Amino acid sequence: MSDIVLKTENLTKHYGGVHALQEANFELRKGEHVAIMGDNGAGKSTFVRQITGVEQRTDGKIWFDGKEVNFAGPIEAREAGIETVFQNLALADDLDVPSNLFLGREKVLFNLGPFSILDRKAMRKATEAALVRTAVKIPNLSSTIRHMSGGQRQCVAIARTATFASKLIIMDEPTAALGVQETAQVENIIRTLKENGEPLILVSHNMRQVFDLVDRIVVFRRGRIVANLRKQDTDGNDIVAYITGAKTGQAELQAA
Ligand SMILES: Nc1ncnc2c1ncn2[C@@H]1O[C@H](COP(=O)(O)OP(=O)(O)OP(=O)(O)O)[C@@H](O)[C@H]1O
Repeated sequence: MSDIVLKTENLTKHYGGVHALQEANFELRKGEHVAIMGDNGAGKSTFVRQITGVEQRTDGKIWFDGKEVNFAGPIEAREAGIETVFQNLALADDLDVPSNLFLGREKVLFNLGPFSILDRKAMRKATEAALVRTAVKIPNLSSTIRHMSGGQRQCVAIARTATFASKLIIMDEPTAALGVQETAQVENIIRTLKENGEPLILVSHNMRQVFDLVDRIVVFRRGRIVANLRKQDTDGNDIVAYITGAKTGQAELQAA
């Protein structure tokens, strides 16, 4: 049990009559990179929203870092060490890179009533360290996010997840909107996270990317986990068969 970072037991979410997530049993171990795959509407993002505290589950249990958790909101999940990179990035367009990395967690030198003087030097130093740690290359830290490409913005978002010693990084389709080169850059960061032993959940539709980057693939279909396979025990055709329902998994068979 001790090397398990995240575990869910019968995790379930209903939106009225929509059974978006049904009794999902999932485990992630230390240093492991796991992909979540599935067709549109299969329940992948719903799963992520339950474990990151964005929504409250209908049923089931979640353990994180050795404790059972009931996050009241995403800030509690983040404080516990879960960092999430969503498709729609929460970056501030008019701020530079260090300010974005420290958004909401600025290092303060002085508090003068309602005003605070930020420790820009410390923030810049920590930013440089985070970029080295994640192998992210940003040519000019002082440029505002507005002037960056989609790939650079995504890299800043990912560097942010690695700045605060997160215990788990979740990326929900991090390259969906990126070009070839930008995708390659984000994938390099993911490889660096793997080398650093940082566990990751990667939601992706990209089969090549998944087989390149992760150790294990979990397939969702109609709200249920229908496959949980080590990369070396499967291939693209097999995964597609689970995604489309041509092949049925244990969870689905049990439910039938
Ligand atoms: N807030 C909501 N209210 C009602 N139904 C919802 C809500 N959010 C998701 N759903 C439904 O739950 C199901 C699972 O949706 P979810 O977004 O988790 O799928 P997904 O696998 O992430 O799909 P995609 O790859 O398209 O992002 C879908 O049928 C979706 O329409």
